[in-house]
Amino acid sequence: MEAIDFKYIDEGNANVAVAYTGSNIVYKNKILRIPKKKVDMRKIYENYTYIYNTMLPEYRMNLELIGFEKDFIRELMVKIDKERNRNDELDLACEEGLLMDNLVSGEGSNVLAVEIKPKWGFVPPEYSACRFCLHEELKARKKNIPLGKFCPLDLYSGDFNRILKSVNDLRATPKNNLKIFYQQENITDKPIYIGGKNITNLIASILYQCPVLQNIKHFQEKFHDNVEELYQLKMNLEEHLIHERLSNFMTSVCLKDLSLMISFYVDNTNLSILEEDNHLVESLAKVHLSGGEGAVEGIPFKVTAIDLDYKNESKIAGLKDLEVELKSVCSKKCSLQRYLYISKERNE
Ligand SMILES: O=P(O)(O)O[C@@H]1[C@@H](OP(=O)(O)O)[C@H](OP(=O)(O)O)[C@H](O)[C@H](OP(=O)(O)O)[C@H]1OP(=O)(O)O
Ligand SMILES: Nc1ncnc2c1ncn2[C@@H]1O[C@H](COP(=O)(O)OP(=O)(O)OP(=O)(O)O)[C@@H](O)[C@H]1O
Repeated sequence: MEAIDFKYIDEGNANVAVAYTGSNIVYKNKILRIPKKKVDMRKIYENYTYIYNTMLPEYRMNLELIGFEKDFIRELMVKIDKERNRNDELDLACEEGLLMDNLVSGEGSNVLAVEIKPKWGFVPPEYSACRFCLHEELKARKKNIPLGKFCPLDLYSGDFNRILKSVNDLRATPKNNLKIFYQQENITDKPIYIGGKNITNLIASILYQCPVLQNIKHFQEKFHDNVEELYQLKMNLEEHLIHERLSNFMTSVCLKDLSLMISFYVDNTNLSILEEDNHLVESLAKVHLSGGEGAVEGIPFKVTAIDLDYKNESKIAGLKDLEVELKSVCSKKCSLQRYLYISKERNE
């Protein structure tokens, strides 16, 4: 495995993803996901398999732990340096990463991949508004940045028009909740039509008809816990007494931060990436579904859950502090029109 055979795809706070472009059949159509800091890779691998096996079996990808030869990371850093737009360095001592299916590329067809980070699908009793929107409001106030339009409660609502609205909102203000790739290049800000239909319509139609978001929401809620209470118990009790509660809560934290990749297998005759939007009127598209795979208006697609990293229990103190801050956002007069949904959601 040579660093020269890898192409930079993207990265988050914790990991960099690079795609294999060489000719070794073992790595063909694979992505290497490399942690930036020292982590327990086996625990991360086990968390992916635990979630795939027990919660999201239909949205899994192939995955294996892989060891790096000495100097591989150093050579890779040089190779991808110009394409990265972050200043943090990779961990040169990193010995292991995850080798996974490349969801933004395919064999025999072109891949258009839509990545959505859906966040929290429900409002827990400790909050009086959408937790994501409160956090948006807090970030906007602290950093003096504009609010995004996206509200996850629309995305998870199960109502086609609200799902479509949320996907359009994501298109308008994608932030880190939406990315679109075509042939491994990021094209998030381009108008995109497949088979004459706006990509937002196809995404909304899939998410309306595929139960993936309802599955995620179900387990987020099932394993959710009151973080302030959990923090107090953690401080005052022996940890083994609340081991199961803590571990369930960390699973919920992971499910509130995962992403979905919808990979469309398109050909040049049914794809147009435009320079300007032509505002077609949209309606529900025809979806045939079998597990996490299917076809929308005849175009094959696959839905995969990614970013299922194990979340460390040491996060609890920070999450408790954040919750206290978010509750203070709740109590102040807030500009969010999506507050209006809360009472409706609660009464449903
Ligand atoms: O707490 P949140 O909801 O802000 O989520 C964090 C994410 O921020 P977001 O609000 O999605 O921009 C945050 O995303 P970004 O790095 O901002 O893209 C991380 O995913 C973070 O996880 P970790 O600390 O790297 O394990 C996420 O932290 P945890 O999910 O581990 O709490
Ligand atoms: N299997 C895959 N196929 C194609 N691209 C991928 C794959 N896995 C990850 N990526 C790309 O790499 C990016 C970074 O990966 P990931 O989201 O897992 O990193 P992260 O650092 O954990 O993110 P965050 O900061 O949200 O926690 C993803 O946003 C996605 O664009």
